[in-house]
Parts: sequence; C-alpha cells; structure tokens
Amino acid sequence: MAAHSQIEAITARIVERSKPRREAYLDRVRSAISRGPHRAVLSCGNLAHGFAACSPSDKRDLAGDVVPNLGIITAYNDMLSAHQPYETFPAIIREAAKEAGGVAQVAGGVPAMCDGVTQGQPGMELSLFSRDAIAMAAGIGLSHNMFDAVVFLGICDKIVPGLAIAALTFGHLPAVFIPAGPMTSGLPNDEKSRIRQLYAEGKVGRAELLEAESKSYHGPGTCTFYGTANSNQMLMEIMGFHMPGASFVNPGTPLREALTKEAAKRALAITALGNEFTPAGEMIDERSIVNGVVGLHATGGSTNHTLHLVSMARAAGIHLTWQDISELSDIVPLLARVYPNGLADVNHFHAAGGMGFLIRQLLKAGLLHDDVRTVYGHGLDAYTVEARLDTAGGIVRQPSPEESGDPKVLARIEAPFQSNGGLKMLTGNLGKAVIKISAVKPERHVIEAPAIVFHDQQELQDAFKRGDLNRDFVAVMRFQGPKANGMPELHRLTPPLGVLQDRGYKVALVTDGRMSGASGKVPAAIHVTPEASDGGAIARIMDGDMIRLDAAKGTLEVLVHAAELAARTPATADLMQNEFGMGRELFAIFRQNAGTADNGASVFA
Ligand SMILES: O=C(O)[C@H](O)[C@@H](O)[C@H](O)[C@H](O)COP(=O)(O)O
Ligand code: SF4
Repeated sequence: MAAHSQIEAITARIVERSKPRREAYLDRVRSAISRGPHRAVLSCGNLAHGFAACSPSDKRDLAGDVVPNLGIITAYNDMLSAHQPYETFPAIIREAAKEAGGVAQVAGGVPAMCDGVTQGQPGMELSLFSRDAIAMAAGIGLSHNMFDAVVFLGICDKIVPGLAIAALTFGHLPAVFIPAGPMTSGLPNDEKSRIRQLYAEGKVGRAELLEAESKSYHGPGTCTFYGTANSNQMLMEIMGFHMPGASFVNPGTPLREALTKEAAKRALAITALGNEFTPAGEMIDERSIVNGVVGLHATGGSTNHTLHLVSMARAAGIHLTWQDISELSDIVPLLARVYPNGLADVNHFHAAGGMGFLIRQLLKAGLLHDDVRTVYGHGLDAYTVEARLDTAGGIVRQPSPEESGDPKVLARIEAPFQSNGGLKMLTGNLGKAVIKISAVKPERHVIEAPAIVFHDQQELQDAFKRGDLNRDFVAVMRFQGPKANGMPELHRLTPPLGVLQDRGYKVALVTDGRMSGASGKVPAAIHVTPEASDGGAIARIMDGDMIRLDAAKGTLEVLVHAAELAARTPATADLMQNEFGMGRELFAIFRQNAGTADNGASVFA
C-alpha cells in the first residue's frame, strides 16, 4: 500500500532538503564499497596484527578476503541492567559465525552510561555528550578496517543513537543491532512513582523508597518503562536494523539466544561477499527515518529522540527537522499506552502484540513506508510478525494477529488512544521547544501562569520542601542547555511537580534542558532553543512574568511586550561548579562545540 499522501509529502520535502548532503554522503559510501572487501587493502603487517590472537583456522580464513569477518562493537558493562546480559554475547556470536562459515571478532567496546544511576547527579551532565563519545569510540573499533559487517550490542539512551551514528558513518558496512531485551516485570511503574511522590512529601522514608525502587529495577534487562532505551528498541526494529520481532524478548531465554545467533548469521549473509549486500548507508534512507519518527509518535516515545534522531539522520546525510517531527505528530495517532503514557510496561506491550502488531496497524493506514530496505531484506511488511522458537530450537515467524492482545495497551488504527502522536514542537518569543503530550492530560495541554525562575534543580526541590510552591506557576529552569552544563535530564523535578499538580495547581516546566523519556505527566516545554547560555530569550524571563504554554496551538510565549523583553539585561549564571568534578572537566570541549538542540546538540558538523 502506498504511504499516506502527507507522509509522502513530508518525506519528499526531507529528500529535497537533504539532497546535496545525502548525495555527497552516498558518494563516500560507494567509494568505500568500491575499495572493499576491506582486509584486502591492509598490508601483511596490518593483517598479522589484526589476527595475531586468533586460532590457526581463523588466521587462515582472515588471511584471504573470501571468508567474511564480523566486527562486534559491544557496550557491555555491569552498570546498566540492560547491558549486563551482553557479557556472554560475543561467545554466542563467534559460535554462530563459525556455524555460518565466517569469523567474528570484538572490534572494540564503547562506554555506556546508565541515566538512572546518574539522574539528579553531576554525572548526568556527561550523559548527552556520551552519545557522540560512543560514536567516536565505535569508530575507533571499526577503523581497523578488518570487517565485512558489524553487529552492535547496545540498548540504552545514548548508546543506540551513538552506535547508529557510527553505523551510518561506516555506511559501507552492513550493520545489525542485537538487543538483549527487557527485564521481567517488577513493581508497576505507576506504583513506583506513587511512592516517589510520597517520599517527596516526606510521608515515607528512604527505606520504603529504596524497597520500591529495588522491586521495580530488580534484574538483568532493560527497565520496563517506555523511556529512551525502549524507544531505541522500537526505532531499531521499525527502521530495519533489528531482526523482525527481536526487540522485546527477555534476556536469558532460549528465544533470545536464538535471535542473537540468527542476527549474527544474517549480518554475515548480507556482506559484499554474498549476494544480498546491504550496506547500512544505503539501507537507511529518508523513508527509514520517517518510519522511525512515525513509530515514535505512535508509541509516545522519548522526547530525547528529537535530539538523537536528528543526529542519527545527519550521519546518513539526511536533514530531519523539528518541524518534520511536529507535522508527523499531527497525522500519526497514538496506538500504545505504555508507562509513562499508560500503566502497562514493555513486557505487556510485547505480549499484547508488540512491534509486529504496531507495524501492521500503521502499514494498514499507509502511515509507514513499506518500500524500504532492512537487514532482513526488502519491505517492512516482513516485520508484521512475531518470532517464536520451533521444536528444533530455530526461529519461526508467524503473522501478527489482526486483533490486539490487550486493547487497553495496543489499539487498532481504527480506534487510537489519541488522534495525534506524542511529540509537538512549540514556537514563540522564547524560540523553539518540544513537548510530549501523550502522557499529559488534555486539560493540561494549555497552561498560563506566573514564572518562577530557577538555575538549579536543587533550588526547586528546596522551595518545594519549604512549602513555597503551593500555587499555580511555570517553573523556568534555565542554564541547563548543552553549552551551559551538557543539557542534563531534569527528571528529579517530576515528583515535586507531580505532587503540586495532584494538589490541583496549574504547573508546568519550561527549560533549555532535557527530561527523561520516562518523564511525562507534567506539561514540560523542553529543549528550549536558543538556550540561556547562547543568547536565548529564556535568560530574560523574570519572576512573575506570565508564561503561556499552548500544546494545542504549538506556542510558547512569555507575555511581556517585545520592547520590554529586548530592553532587559539577560540573566547570567555561575557555571563554575559545572566545569569540574565527575569528569566534567574532560567534556569542556563538548560544551564549547555543542550545536543547538534542534540540530541534535551534537559536536559533529
Ligand atoms: O530517557 C530515559 O528514558 C531516562 O534517561 C531513563 O533511561 C532513565 O534511566 C530514567 O531516569 C529512569 O527513570 P527513573 O529515574 O524514574 O528511575
Ligand atoms: S533504561 Fe535507563 S535506568 Fe534502565 S538500564 Fe537503561 S539507562 Fe539505566
């Protein structure tokens, strides 16, 4: 089925806007392809170093350029529950490669930050920049030029975006992303949040809070809310980087291991040495990117992807804008209610039909491009399936059901939860911003209230504890942008603002910083651009100014006459304490060179 006319029009607009950059990118990819297979260009010395530690049979295989060599880029560490299962994946991949007549080598590791551990801590100020550092680290591994394809082991927030930037930078190579899956369901996310609000009000102690948190985050696998990490899995599947049905299968299960082996074998099958060559730079095009944005809206995905998807697209020579994202939001309905957009978690989403059902519904309405390339072949229709184990331990794929396994979690396209998607762009005299409305009650989509200005999360938490915030107000949290302090997530503001909202006050947040993908219930205009440290009008707001946030109209305004606003001296902030400690001194060059949020807040041109 042809895509919806507006989907086609927005895609055509992106193609046109990207043309010069995309053509130059594809020229580079094709030039690199023409020089492959890549080990052939290495000297004997280079090659000897490249396989010195290999077995004699692997050395024989790698000495020539007939046997494909699979590079593994791994983000394994024990810090992220989502990445801990990767410890055993290289051995599984090597075994699968041998079975497939190939070789596999770990090309390199990349760092991976857990935003849950650093939330509200100084380390969070490295989080966004870690995305580009991950892309650079992956590039170091792949620069050995020993590989015919790559598998990427990464899941969480900045890791998949960073690895995708690397995959597209090395677009002459096929790239398959291998997920490890969500942890099994623990304490429901809404119950965890309720106990957090009780703690914020001083009604329960740390012991009760830690018990609730530990019951929620209790084992290996991705946290089960629909934040950035699980938005990443959705994106990798709907953009064709995953094997069909791979995203949300729990770690440590036979099906998970079978999917890992299958992905490794598939990566070896789509190299230039075979007859299904699928280089990542040609596989991902403007249609794949639009499919990603559509999936984001249909699932109420993370606001962080208004930064990451823009950066990922640019790595493939594609210029995606917030306007594109916002207009797609107007035509893509919300089909999933997964926390914070509902009470279910990703295990429930998967059990209700998961990605296969979602893709089938969106294809049915022409809201996805079906005519795309994927690691699995041609056509997104191949992803309207569920992966199962057959009696021999192999993988069999069955068509996804026509009916949702739980209509409260996954809706049919004929009866969506909301007629439009989750992410809107706001414009006005404060510049641009984004807001996630899929988790905000409709009666809170328009907020007009006096500003209270803060330069630090702790200031707001202290004011809350003093009882100074029991009123209607818009919290203006500024000097939180990429140039100021690395654009941290301000998710610790959710419990106090949530308490005040539940007490019946009209509250909202306006910030040049970020929120977690797991944030949601409080209306928040985030990623305000230009940021306060870059001449943004947000630095001219004063306590008491009326702020109007209107997600319906897509506007964000400070209700002060233009002449008066222009005449004001912009506020400044003492950012000295953000330049040292917890490694922040190592990222000064990132703060100095970070681009604007609407361009992904990246250090890459
Ligand atoms: O963007 C995201 O999805 C978040 O960064 C998420 O990965 C982070 O871990 C949250 O902070 C977890 O939520 P809690 O902090 O509420 O546990
Ligand atoms: S989802 Fe967030 S909290 Fe959970 S492991 Fe990943 S980064 Fe850490």
